[in-house]
This record gives sequence, C-alpha cells and structure tokens, in this order.
Amino acid sequence: MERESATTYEPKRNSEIRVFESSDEMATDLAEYISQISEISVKERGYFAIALSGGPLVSFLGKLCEAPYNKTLDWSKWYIFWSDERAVAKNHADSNYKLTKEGFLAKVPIPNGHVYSINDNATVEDAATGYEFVIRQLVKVRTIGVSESTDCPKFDLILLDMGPDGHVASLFPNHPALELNDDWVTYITDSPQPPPERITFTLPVINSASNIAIVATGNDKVKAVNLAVSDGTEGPDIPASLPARMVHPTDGKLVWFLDKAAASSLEVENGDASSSYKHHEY
Ligand SMILES: O=C1O[C@H](COP(=O)(O)O)[C@@H](O)[C@H](O)[C@H]1O
Repeated sequence: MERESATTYEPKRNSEIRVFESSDEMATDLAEYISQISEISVKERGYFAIALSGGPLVSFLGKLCEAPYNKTLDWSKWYIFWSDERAVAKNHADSNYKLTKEGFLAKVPIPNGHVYSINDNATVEDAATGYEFVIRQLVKVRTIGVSESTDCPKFDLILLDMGPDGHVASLFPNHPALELNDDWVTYITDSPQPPPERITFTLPVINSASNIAIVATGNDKVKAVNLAVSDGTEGPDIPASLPARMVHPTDGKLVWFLDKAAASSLEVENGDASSSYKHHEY
C-alpha cells in the first residue's frame, strides 16, 4: 500500500515508526495494516487471532467498519481477545470490552462465539486464570498460533495503546508484573490509574506475537514516546522498566503509529521533517 501521508522509518531489524499528519490518515493506514495482516493470517493459518486494547486506539478502528473492508475482510475467521481489561462490569464506562464493542465490534459481522472477552463476574485472580485457560485451549487447536521460540501464544496481531506513563495493556512502569515469565495472563490490584484491579497479558505473550502495533497520540505522550524509542543507554534518564520500551517482538514485527504531537520530540536524522526518525535498534 502507498502511504503518502506518513513519515516512515524503515526498520532496523524488526521495528518501524510511522508518523501521521492527521487522525484520518492514521486511521486509514491502521485499517490497511490490520487488513493486510488479517488476509495473510487467514491465508496461512485459516484464522486471524487479534488482541485489542482500550484507549484512543479504538477510535481509529472505525475505517475497518467501512468500505472496502466491511465487505472484503473475511470476518468469519476473526477471533477477538483483549490484551487487558479493567475489573468492572462489561457495561461500565471503564470497560475495554464496552469501548471496543461500541466502537468496533458492533459494526462488523464477527461471530459472537469468536469474541473472547474477560470474565467480569469473577475475582481478578480467577478471571486471569480463566482467560489463560481459554487461550491455552485455543493454542492447543491452533486457533491461536504458538511461538516456537517461547512456547507462548503467537497472536497474529496485538494492538496496544500506550498511556502517558509508558504503560501498555495493564503493565505499568516498575510494576512486578513486568517480570513475570511463566504466566501468560496475570492480574494486578494496584494499578496507578483507576480502576486499581485489572487483568493483563504478560510481556512474554505480547513479545511473542507475529505483529504488534503501538498507537500513541497527543501531547501527553511525547515524553513516553521519546523514552520508549530512544536508542540511549538505560539509566536514570531512560528507565529500563518502561513497559512500552520492553516491547521487543521475539520473531515478529513492531510498528508504532504516532501522530505529529506524540512524535514531536523524536530526533529527525538529517534535519528534514520528511526524513526518518531515529530510534533504538533491538
Ligand atoms: O488503562 C489503559 O490505558 C491504555 C491507554 O492509555 P490512555 O491514557 O491512552 O487511555 C490502554 O491501552 C489500555 O488498554 C487500558 O487498559
């Protein structure tokens, strides 16, 4: 696909940064990106297993509900998961399920049985255990792939929205959940942002995906974007435990979708605003 509107940094190894002039351009490119991954996954595996998140990224999924995608995509092969959920009822304003249902899922013909939401009627501990169990069953029958490198589920695509503090999914800076290596899904009860109780994919699961997209928009994301993609050495100024900086696909590919505001502190390599942005090499 031609992406005339985006400033793109072609990857050193397995990452790429795309910067957009407008929300509309970002939504158009994101829709094409998701569509292409969906088509490849269905062709190669027979399924498309995608994990969604909350945050502003959901508002960028609208183009998928319109022509041509609403007609051309094989929605019957889509399987929907969440990279994180808040411990609230599904009809609560804070629910990531509610956000994505209203903003996307209600507008496309994905079979209800393919939508794997997180239990809102259990303790967070039980909901996390139950969600991991469901994912394990789907890995066994290969509806979700498996990473040969990590033995973790290999989602075809995990869509993340980065918070202003650099959190992704419900993995927050300096939180012990960042160190979990054996669990696929975990829970926290002390989120620094409300609501405190949440269920989240762990980093090994995120990093095992075939494709990871991180969306960040707005002025309040400038610092976190800079820290997350900086090629500087980690230390007092660049925290090692910034979750977005810890997203390193094992065998897959990471694409950042940024608006100009969020990307405003990235260093342009040769001083030309249409040229590439520096970022760290994995
Ligand atoms: O709490 C959450 O926040 C992030 C995004 O943060 P925001 O400040 O940009 O809304 C979201 O990605 C995540 O799924 C969610 O649970």
